[in-house]
Amino acid sequence: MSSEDMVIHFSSNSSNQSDHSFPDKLAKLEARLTGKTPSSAKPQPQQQLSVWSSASTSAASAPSEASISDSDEDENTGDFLIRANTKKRQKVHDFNNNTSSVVDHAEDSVELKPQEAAYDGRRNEAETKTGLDVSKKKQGRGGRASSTGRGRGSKANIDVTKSQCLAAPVSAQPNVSDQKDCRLDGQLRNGESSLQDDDASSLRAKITVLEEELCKSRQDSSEHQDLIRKLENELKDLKDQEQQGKQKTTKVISDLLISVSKSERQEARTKVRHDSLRLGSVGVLSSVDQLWDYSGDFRTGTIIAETWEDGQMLKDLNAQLKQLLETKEVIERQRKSLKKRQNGDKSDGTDSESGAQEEDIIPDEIYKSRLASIKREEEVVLRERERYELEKGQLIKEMKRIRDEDGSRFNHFPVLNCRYALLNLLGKGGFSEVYKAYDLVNHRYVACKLHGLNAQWSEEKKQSYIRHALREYDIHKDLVHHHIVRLWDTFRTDLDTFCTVLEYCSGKDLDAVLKATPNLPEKEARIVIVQIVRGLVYLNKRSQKIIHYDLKPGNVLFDEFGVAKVTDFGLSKIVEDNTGSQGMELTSQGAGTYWYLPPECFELSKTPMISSKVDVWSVGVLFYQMLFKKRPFGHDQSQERILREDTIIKAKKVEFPAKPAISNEAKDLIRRCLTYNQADRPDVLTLAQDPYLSYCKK
Ligand SMILES: Nc1ncnc2c1ncn2[C@@H]1O[C@H](COP(=O)(O)OP(=O)(O)OP(=O)(O)O)[C@@H](O)[C@H]1O
Repeated sequence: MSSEDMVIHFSSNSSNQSDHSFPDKLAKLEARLTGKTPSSAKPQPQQQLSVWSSASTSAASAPSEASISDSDEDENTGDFLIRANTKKRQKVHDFNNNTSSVVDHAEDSVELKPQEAAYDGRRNEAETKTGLDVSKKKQGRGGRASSTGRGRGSKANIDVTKSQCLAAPVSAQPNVSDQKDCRLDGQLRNGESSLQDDDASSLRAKITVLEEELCKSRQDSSEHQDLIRKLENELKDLKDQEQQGKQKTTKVISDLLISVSKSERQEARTKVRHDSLRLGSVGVLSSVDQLWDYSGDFRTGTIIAETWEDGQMLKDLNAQLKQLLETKEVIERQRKSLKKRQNGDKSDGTDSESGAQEEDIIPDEIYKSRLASIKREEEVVLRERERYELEKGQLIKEMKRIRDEDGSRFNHFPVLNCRYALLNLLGKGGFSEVYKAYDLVNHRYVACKLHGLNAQWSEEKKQSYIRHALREYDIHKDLVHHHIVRLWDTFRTDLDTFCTVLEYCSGKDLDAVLKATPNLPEKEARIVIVQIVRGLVYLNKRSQKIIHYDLKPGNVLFDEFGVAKVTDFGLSKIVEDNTGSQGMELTSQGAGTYWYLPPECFELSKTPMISSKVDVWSVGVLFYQMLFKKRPFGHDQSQERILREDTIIKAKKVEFPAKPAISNEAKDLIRRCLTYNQADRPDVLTLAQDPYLSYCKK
């Protein structure tokens, strides 16, 4: 047995009977050497046993050369021991020389981890001896702590042995004591070696298990990878399908919308043709009107001023009127001659008083009754003529819209910004075209306002327009209120055009309502004003207050439920925080629609100071116009004439027509709004407190 074998043996046998008596053996050896009786036959203290108590039982059960020698030792003499050890003398000698390194190695092995190369040669042998199955290997793993503990215990023992071996003189014929020491040393090494073998096999088992686990994990992982790849592919397919589905849905929706819009276009044109026959048609269109533009310059706008050819309806109505007039004249003539005749008869004195009276009265009553009936018929025809004028106005507007639509470069149903499917033109303003559109992302109708820059404009003018539009967008985009049209989006379509996307208001604007209605009943006008004032209150309660500055019927829209909403913030002013009670300076004097602006906006001697009171004046004009179907100041005047004749500067007092009759509260509200002196006029928040605008029950 080599010294290493001895160490292994020592370690592996540490749990069997002979190992438990190892201190005994030491005692016996000492006794033999000193000639005393050994006292080690007694049971050993528990503490000493505990050092080995965790050793592997499998190793203990393996037969070994050393264990035979040990079991013999109890009964035999020292001669046997000497004999037995003589066989290994040379190795012991070598061992003595190498003790230090071997023990060091053992220390390393136990303290750190087994150096596999050193154990390789013994691995198979140990496996054969121990016959470990997998479960035992697993136990070995579990016994790691005890193994380590054992290693520490071994180290302590080895240290002792090492010092003993080193202290012994090395000679060719070692004495008995030397042999004993070396045998002891060998046993220790044997035990240690056995311990290391045990650790090694346990570690190998552990490695095998880990390798198996690793292999399984790798297999699992590759299965998972496959699954992930499969799922990723499925997800991609689904996404592709979804995308294709979306594209198909979008296409179907677009196609439907386009076909509906096309038939609407066709219907509109048919109706115009049909109405034209009845109402009349437009001849040459040529009208030039001068307006202030946003940069403060005059611009020429094409306002419809057409040569109108009357349709059949007006001709019929006029013929009816003529007929009625002629009939009326005939009857009046008849009546006159009757009177003449009656007066002549009276002067003759031929008729009896009572008979003459009846004969005179009845024909006259017939004529009078006929004349009254003609008057009623006349009134009906005149009302018809009035209706005709309204229809004619609508027809002209529709004709203009169709003409603008036909001339628009956006009339071929383009999808803007990959999202907004343009449908039909709603109308054309001074600088923009407004299309009804469908938002293919949020699936709702919107109004797309396309601001086109005129290619003929100078670069400076283009920049000024863009600045103006961006300013409007900046103001409008943050406004979220029930009575303010929402601005959803803005983008550029090409170099010369950009688009603002607005909440779609399917109802008419107030301008169209007023044109289509003779005048609004006070109740209806009042609720419209209440809504506008609510929108204005919102603008004045924000941290950044806003003056709308362009309130007019065309900028009040109605949604499908008839809710009134204020729009167009193109001329709006942001009231700076440091603005005093005097108001802010009006820097864009001249802009706006003059019928609706207060006197301070026309101040020429100094820079006008304005506030939310501008909008209060406009509210007064709007209310008046809704009730009386005309504006209070300069109704029949053009913008230019209002300016030239100082119409608004002279608008000191508002007059009310006798008809239709309206309440005094309504008149008072209008008077307050149209207070000439700005300082005396209520601001928006004060106006909102007016009892007339409140629906609270008292
Ligand atoms: N959000 C909207 N929803 C429905 N229709 C709208 C919307 N905005 C504008 N319109 C309609 O589009 C038409 C043109 O509007 P726009 O504001 O450009 O005209 P305008 O106010 O007459 O012109 P300008 O901007 O030069 O004052 C009008 O008939 C208006 O009623």
